[in-house]
Amino acid sequence: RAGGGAGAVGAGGPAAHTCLTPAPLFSLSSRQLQAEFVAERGWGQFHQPRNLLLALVGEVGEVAELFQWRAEPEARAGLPGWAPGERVALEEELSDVLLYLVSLAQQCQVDLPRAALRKLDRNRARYPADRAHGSARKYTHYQAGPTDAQRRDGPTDTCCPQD
Ligand SMILES: Nc1ccn([C@H]2C[C@H](O)[C@@H](COP(=O)(O)OP(=O)(O)OP(=O)(O)O)O2)c(=O)n1
Repeated sequence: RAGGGAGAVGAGGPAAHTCLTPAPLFSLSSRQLQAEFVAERGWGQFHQPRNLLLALVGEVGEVAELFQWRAEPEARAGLPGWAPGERVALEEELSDVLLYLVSLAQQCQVDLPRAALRKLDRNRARYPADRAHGSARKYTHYQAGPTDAQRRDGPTDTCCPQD
C-alpha cells in the first residue's frame, strides 16, 4: 500500500493532474536528506519540537499571505490568473511547510508516512463513501449511536443557538 498510495497517480487510467510526479509524498531518502541538511549546519540544537511547530505555523502563515486579499476567482482550483513567480512562491512555501512537518514528525518519533496512511484508513471508515458523498458533515453524523463524548456533552450537531 505505502508504495502505491499517493504515488500511484497513473495506475488507474489517465490522471486528472498529469503534472503530478509518481513519487511517494516524502520518501525515506528525502527524509534523510532533510535530516542531513539540518545536521550539516549543526541546527539540531534549534530543532526541538516546539521550535519546529512554531516554524511550521510561520510557514503556513506565509502560504496564507499568498492567498490573502485575492479576488475570489484567483483562489479557485488551478489558481487561474496567478503569475508564474507567484506559483513558484507557493511551491516554495508549501515545501517549507512539508519540510518542517517532516522534521517535527521525526523529532517526535512519529513515522509520518505510516501514520498518514493509517489515518486515511480511519477516515475511510469514519466517512463511508455511500453515506458521506457530497456532504461536509462531521463523521459523528454517520455513527450509529452517540459517542461517550456526545453522551457526556450533549448534542453538538446544531448550527444555531437555542432560543
Ligand atoms: N533553522 C532552520 C532554518 C531553515 N530551515 C529550512 C526549512 C525551510 O524549508 C527553510 C526555511 O528557511 P527560512 O527561514 O529562510 O524561510 P523561507 O525560505 O520561507 O524564506 P522567506 O522567509 O524569506 O520567505 O529552511 C530549517 O530546516 N531549519
